[in-house]
Amino acid sequence: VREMEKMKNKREEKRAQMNEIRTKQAQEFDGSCPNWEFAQMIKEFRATLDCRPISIADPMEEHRICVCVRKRPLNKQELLKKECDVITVPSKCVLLVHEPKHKVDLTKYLETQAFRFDFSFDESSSNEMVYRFTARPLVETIFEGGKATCFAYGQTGSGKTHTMGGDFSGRVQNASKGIYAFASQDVFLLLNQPRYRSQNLEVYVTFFEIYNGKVFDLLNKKAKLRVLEDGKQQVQVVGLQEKQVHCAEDVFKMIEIGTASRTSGQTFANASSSRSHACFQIILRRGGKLIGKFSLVDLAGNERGADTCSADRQTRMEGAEINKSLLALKECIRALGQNKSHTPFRESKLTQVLRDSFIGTNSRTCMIAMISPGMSSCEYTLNTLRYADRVKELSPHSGGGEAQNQMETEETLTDEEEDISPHMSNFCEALTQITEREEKAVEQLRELRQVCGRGESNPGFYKHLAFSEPSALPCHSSFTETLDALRAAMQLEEQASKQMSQQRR
Ligand SMILES: Nc1ncnc2c1ncn2[C@@H]1O[C@H](COP(=O)(O)OP(=O)(O)OP(=O)(O)O)[C@@H](O)[C@H]1O
Repeated sequence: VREMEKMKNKREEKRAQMNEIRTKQAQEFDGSCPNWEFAQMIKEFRATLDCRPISIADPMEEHRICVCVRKRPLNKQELLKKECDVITVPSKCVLLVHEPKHKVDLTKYLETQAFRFDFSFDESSSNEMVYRFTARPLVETIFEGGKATCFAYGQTGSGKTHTMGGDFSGRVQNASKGIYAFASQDVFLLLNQPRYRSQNLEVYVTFFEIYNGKVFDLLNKKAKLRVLEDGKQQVQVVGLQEKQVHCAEDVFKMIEIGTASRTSGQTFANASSSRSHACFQIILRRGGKLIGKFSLVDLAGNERGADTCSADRQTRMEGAEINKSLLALKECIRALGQNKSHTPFRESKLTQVLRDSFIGTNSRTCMIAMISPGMSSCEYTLNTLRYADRVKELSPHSGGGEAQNQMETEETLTDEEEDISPHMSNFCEALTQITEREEKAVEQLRELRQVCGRGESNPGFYKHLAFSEPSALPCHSSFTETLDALRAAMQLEEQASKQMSQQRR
């Protein structure tokens, strides 16, 4: 008993010591910050890094598909709440997320995940800097008869509109400080260069919004437009007004008109803008004939796609539509990156309207993934980064334009190829296919669940359905199609594991 008491006393002494150390640390740090322990861990981690953020002197690299990430600074509310900044940008291509975690005994620890993109911008990067490395290299494409597209992707409030359209003070927008405006300025600069001056090019702009699968003209009092596809698979937005512009100032006016139309009738600044995709296009024509088109898209908040469980039917439908369009967008960019002959553009209105951006050898795309730095946004931030990572995964030369980088990539590839036997590479390919098919099938089923008003939320339920008697399944043609896809995915999975066990033997 005495021994036990001794041990108990010792333990209590140790606990008191620990508490004392913690209080001291809290006083040294900012104890009023609710997550000061995590904040301190992140601070200590950062102290070990030699951070070299992107600078204006860094070389610009040519990518057919460029995927970048931008971290915004903590905003006023986050600062008031003493939110902890969980994002570190140590170099021009790398971004770290310090995810707060708890062990079983409730000890706090950080799980730091690293992501690599073509460029990563920290909170000190201006819109000009982001533009210089992302959309600017694409401007010349439209003078060479190509299509360029730049997407701003991310959670609501992560800075998409700020980056694309310029900053707002209240409802007034400074349209000259966003990517729409910078790109237009460069179009006029190039237009006046001797090389293009004699080509009699005319510049037009359009500005429209896609909300819940419907298209509205922001330069024509939000008129509802129809999207039609002709026999040659050419997609037309019927009635979309193209306004001719003669200088950058004309464009700024159009941006302001369009943005005012987009935000009119809203109670909050982000009320419906976060649920719709806005597309601003700069079009070059000669004698009416289309020469090139630059589409700049401010996408709907990606977390809105998760609104599929909301009690409100309208919100659920909006969520499903956003989900579908972002999924289709990813697939279309991947198809462009892989030079696939088939582009799944019909899957959503967004990809349908932007169809010509995903085809042809002279199409270039850039995606800027925007992230909020606060700890409370960590999960959404990771979702955004994973999406961007998937888009980048298949861009053939992502992450390296410099000769040395290319050499490094080639070396690693050869090493990897030597390591992977043909069986193994087949297996890896099959696994990627399975993941893709499963992802798509589960998405489609989630939508169908809403339509049918039944179902459970876990994918196991769908697998169970896949093996049910056909008569037990709902009589919905796309439902059965989806299940067929799921069955095919599972057969592939089976084949792949058989191959794997043969390989092991
Ligand atoms: N890089 C930045 N520097 C300073 N402030 C920023 C930055 N990015 C965003 N902000 C500010 O954060 C707020 C939210 O940004 P913004 O409206 O652009 O988000 P969003 O992603 O477009 O949201 P939504 O999807 O709802 O339209 C704005 O007040 C904006 O001024």
